Amino acid sequence: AHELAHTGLLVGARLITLAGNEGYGIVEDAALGWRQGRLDFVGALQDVPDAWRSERDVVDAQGRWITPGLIDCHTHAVFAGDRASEFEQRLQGASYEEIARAGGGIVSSVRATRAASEDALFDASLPRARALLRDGVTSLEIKSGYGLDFANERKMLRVARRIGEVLGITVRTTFLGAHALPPEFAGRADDYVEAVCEWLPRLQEEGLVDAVDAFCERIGFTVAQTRKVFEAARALGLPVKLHADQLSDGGGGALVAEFGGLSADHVEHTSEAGVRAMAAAGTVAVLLPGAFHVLRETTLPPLDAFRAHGVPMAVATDCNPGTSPLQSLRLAMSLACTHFRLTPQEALRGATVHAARALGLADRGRLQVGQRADFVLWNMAHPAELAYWLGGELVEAVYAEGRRVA
Ligand SMILES: O=C(O)CC[C@@H]1NC(=O)NC1=O
Ligand SMILES: [Fe+3]
Repeated sequence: AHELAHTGLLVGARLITLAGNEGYGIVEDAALGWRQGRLDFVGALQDVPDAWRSERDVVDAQGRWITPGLIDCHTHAVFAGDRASEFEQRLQGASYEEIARAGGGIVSSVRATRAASEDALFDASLPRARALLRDGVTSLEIKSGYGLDFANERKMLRVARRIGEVLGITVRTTFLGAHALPPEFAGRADDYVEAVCEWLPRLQEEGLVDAVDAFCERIGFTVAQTRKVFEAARALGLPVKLHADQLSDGGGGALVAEFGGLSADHVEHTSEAGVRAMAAAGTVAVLLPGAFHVLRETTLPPLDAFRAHGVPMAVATDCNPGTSPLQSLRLAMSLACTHFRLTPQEALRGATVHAARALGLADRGRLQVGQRADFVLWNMAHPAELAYWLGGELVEAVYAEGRRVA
């Protein structure tokens, strides 16, 4: 009965619906019904319409907690090689910026990713996406940004699409050509940005781009260069997001807001003015505590300002080989609580409702009629355990569009 088709009924559940703007939205002794992969009943078992009584595909959750499928709205999960040696260097005192300026960092992952065939890149990346899925993720954003030329950026985005097809989950792709300056453009950042803007329509033409991102930072691209990339995205009707104010206040938060962007990510150094601009534009703050933790950062994002101005806070893994080799969204939730003092409920909303908004997806993130039947059965006694346990096997089963995928 577990291998459900797109239509089915789940009973004996304790639902964490995340209805409304706060609270867990708990429904005890509950049921979920779905048809063609969309929820069309969410509520108490006693209220299940008679039409469902004859349903054959029924799963008994045996009193388990059910949440919406988790949504990881910021990952660089497609790459070749690893940067474990840099991890050792940093433990001996080298800074992330020093390593980048010495030719390591992102560019070293670029060399490995360029050298990998599309199949080898897929084989190297699939296990990371599968680890996230097995920990409850049913929607995953994957960025390019380790190719840094047309053919290799295209290769990365094709691999990202293939991962979603193979795992049966949603993959949203983000073009991050403006991630770092490749060696062949050394000293010619403006020329490189021109090239990035030329690749974008060709990649969109192949259906490979859902959003556009850039790394706006001292060791990345300037506001002016980022603006050029955003203008190219806007001309194609593509939404934007940004690696913003991660290591310094570069005005990234305000820049994304100016373009009505989906999200500003990292945002450790975003100013009060940037927060206000994000609030006015409805831009989501994506918190990436994995990078904060691994880089041993000390400047917290402006959490009280986000709360005071009503800026939704998402939580994501930033799964990448350099600053956040993190393959569990639940662990990111735990780090968001411990380092950033989010409540477990805020962390769960950050990995569902607000993460959906950071991806511009209105059809998921809550257990609500009309939304995708993406949900997870958890082995736990209290919802706070989702952020409480560091690791562990909490997942009983994962469903995407009503079909079991893990
Ligand atoms: O180090 C890497 O490979 C990516 C790091 C990642 N990219 C970025 O712009 N900021 C980050 O933390
Ligand atoms: Fe990132």
